[in-house]
Amino acid sequence: MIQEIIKPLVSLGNFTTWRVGGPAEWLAEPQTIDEVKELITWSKNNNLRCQAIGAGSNLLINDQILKGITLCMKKLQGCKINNVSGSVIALGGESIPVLARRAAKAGLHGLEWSVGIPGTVGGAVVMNAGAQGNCTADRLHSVKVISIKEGKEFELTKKDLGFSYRNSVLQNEELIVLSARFELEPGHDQNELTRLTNSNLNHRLKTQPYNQPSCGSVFRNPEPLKAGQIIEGLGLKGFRIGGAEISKIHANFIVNTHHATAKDISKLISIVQKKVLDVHGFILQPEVKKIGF
Ligand SMILES: Cc1cc2nc3c(=O)[nH]c(=O)nc-3n(C[C@H](O)[C@H](O)[C@H](O)COP(=O)(O)OP(=O)(O)OC[C@H]3O[C@@H](n4cnc5c(N)ncnc54)[C@H](O)[C@@H]3O)c2cc1C
Ligand SMILES: NC(=O)C1=CN([C@@H]2O[C@H](COP(=O)(O)OP(=O)(O)OC[C@H]3O[C@@H](n4cnc5c(N)ncnc54)[C@H](OP(=O)(O)O)[C@@H]3O)[C@@H](O)[C@H]2O)C=CC1
Ligand SMILES: C=C(O[C@H]1[C@H](O)[C@@H](CO)O[C@H](OP(=O)(O)OP(=O)(O)OC[C@H]2O[C@@H](n3ccc(=O)[nH]c3=O)[C@H](O)[C@@H]2O)[C@@H]1NC(C)=O)C(=O)O
Repeated sequence: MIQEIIKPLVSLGNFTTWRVGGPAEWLAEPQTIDEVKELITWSKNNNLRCQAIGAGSNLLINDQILKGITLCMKKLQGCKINNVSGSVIALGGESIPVLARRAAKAGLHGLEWSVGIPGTVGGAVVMNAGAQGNCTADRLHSVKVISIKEGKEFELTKKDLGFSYRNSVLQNEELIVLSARFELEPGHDQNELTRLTNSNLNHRLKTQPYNQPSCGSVFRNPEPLKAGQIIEGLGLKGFRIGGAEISKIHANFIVNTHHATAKDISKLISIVQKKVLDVHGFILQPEVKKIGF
């Protein structure tokens, strides 16, 4: 019975890395593709909005009740790795760092950059997550998705996904990523790949506030400029609203120092945007996705 995994009024603060968010009217954590399908049918039958989240590592969820049913995809886990061809098929909720480490152990090169990104495969595809000059699209072959409106499953290839910097067409579609296929490079030395993943992570630990709740970079970089550099230049490091603070380590991170609310974070985002507009004449575009506003 699908009803058994549908829970009322679950705090979404426990489902985001910012530790912020009000209760979901309904929340479910599907573990299989069949459960995802049944949940979509349930939401349609009950005339409820249905939306998917991954590990909540790029989300600002409002403090009020989030209407409808939220599907947290983190438990839809599993992957098949072909050491010889380099083909990797992972379910949408598989953790990106876990997948990257598994691929490295199988001697497959191509995901070492992603080990510090605390998201899921689905979230990485939707966001086209990236680091150190790489991005998810680079090694992606195709995804299997299901439409929330019709409950229909189909495949989209990389060229259908309209990838650009931290962007894909999936950000504007009512589709859930069920799985993704990556084509990695086989035959690499696994010790060297593991050394690279660890060195990438160590670099992050030095440059980003990893031990405080955050959503990573709040704003996209207005290339060729860097949002962190601009915000630091305005003297905003350490500036706070309520429990939300512009990180003293990296100015493009907002950290939750003490019971921050979505309202605190939203206000801080607006203040930064206004100061940047006043001084530099352009609006910094948020990377973080807002839900329930
Ligand atoms: C400490 C830290 C470091 C970070 N470093 C980086 C970095 O270096 N590079 C980078 O790009 N990002 C980084 N991020 C941001 C974040 O981890 C990425 O954007 C990540 O890809 C989000 O994945 P997620 O599963 O958490 O998605 P969520 O934040 O849960 O969701 C993001 C968007 O994807 C949608 N979504 C999620 N899963 C699915 C699915 N299965 N089907 C359909 N839609 C879905 C959601 O609705 C939402 O619109 C960092 C975050 C933190 C906290
Ligand atoms: N600032 C923030 O808001 C947040 C930051 N983070 C950071 O993001 C990064 C990714 O987090 P997360 O998604 O939890 O994934 P992690 O990379 O921490 O863990 C994923 C998997 O990798 C294994 N692992 C971790 N480090 C090593 C290592 N040195 N050698 C071998 N295996 C290892 C873990 O094993 P095991 O379980 O045995 O440790 C786990 O199975 C982490 O650095 C984490 O600290 C995460 C969440 C929020
Ligand atoms: C964390 C994220 O991704 C990160 C990704 O991890 C890193 C590493 O590749 O590169 C991007 O950050 P970034 O451009 O801020 O990279 P960094 O190398 O930290 O900084 C760029 C430049 O800005 C300067 N900088 C940074 C922070 C700061 O407070 N002050 C400052 O002057 C740095 O000295 C450096 O010269 C991604 N951010 C964006 C918006 O593209 C994310 O998207 O959530």
